[in-house]
Amino acid sequence: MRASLIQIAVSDGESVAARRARVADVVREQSGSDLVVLPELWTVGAFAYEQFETEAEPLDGPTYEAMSKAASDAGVWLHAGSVVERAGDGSLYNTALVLSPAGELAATYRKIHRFGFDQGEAVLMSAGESLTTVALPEQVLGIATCYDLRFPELFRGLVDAGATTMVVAAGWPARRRAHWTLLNRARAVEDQSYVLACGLAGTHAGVEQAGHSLVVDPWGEVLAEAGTGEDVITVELDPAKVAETREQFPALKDRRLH
Ligand SMILES: O=C(O)CCC(=O)C(=O)O
Repeated sequence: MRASLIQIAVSDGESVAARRARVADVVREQSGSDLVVLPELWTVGAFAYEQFETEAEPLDGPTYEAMSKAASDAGVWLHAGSVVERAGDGSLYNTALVLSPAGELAATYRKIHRFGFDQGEAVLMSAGESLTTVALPEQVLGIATCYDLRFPELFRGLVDAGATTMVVAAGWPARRRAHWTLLNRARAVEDQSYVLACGLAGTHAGVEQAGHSLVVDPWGEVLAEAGTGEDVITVELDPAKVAETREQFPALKDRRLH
């Protein structure tokens, strides 16, 4: 099972339409993979708050259209990162889209933990309320977005829902890069799951992004890690390794507080 993470550099100078077309081409180049993952809000930029209103789109909007075509052209499962979703009642959500190799919308996930305390996303977006898992042929994806990474109970909920591979799409700032790496490894170890963590690169809206997307195995080993610029990392996952790890070191069975 081959997975590719596309770490996208977002700059203020590139239009959303140009970036969408460029990223669609990079997705098409990953036709040898089974699963491709993109970062959080790579269209508009995770910190480009002033553009959230103008770039908001419905679930079947331009990003879905471009990514649906790219997924079916490449014949891959595509976690297309997240978009600023405009819901039917006009409210905004930070919503991740997962597309099947036929280009169909297989799942959506509205980010539950909004970042910014009393500013930015935390006031501009509404909060999602439900967990999302996606059953692929050999594994179950558990979906999380950026700041969710700081809330281990969300990941435990995904484990309880059957997840074996956590996918974290992010736009994580460079100044907290140490937390990014540490928390992704912690989630892999404590949930005995693969973690595919795909972030943004570059600087937009004055916020330098951490890059360093990574893939962690269920024992906590980092299998691949990107640098700070735009990058693609590709790894072979062994879905059987999750069950093996959970059997050989059955800590999840010792949970008391749930
Ligand atoms: O928790 C953090 O340090 C970063 C979170 C974040 O940037 C986000 O959720 O957009």
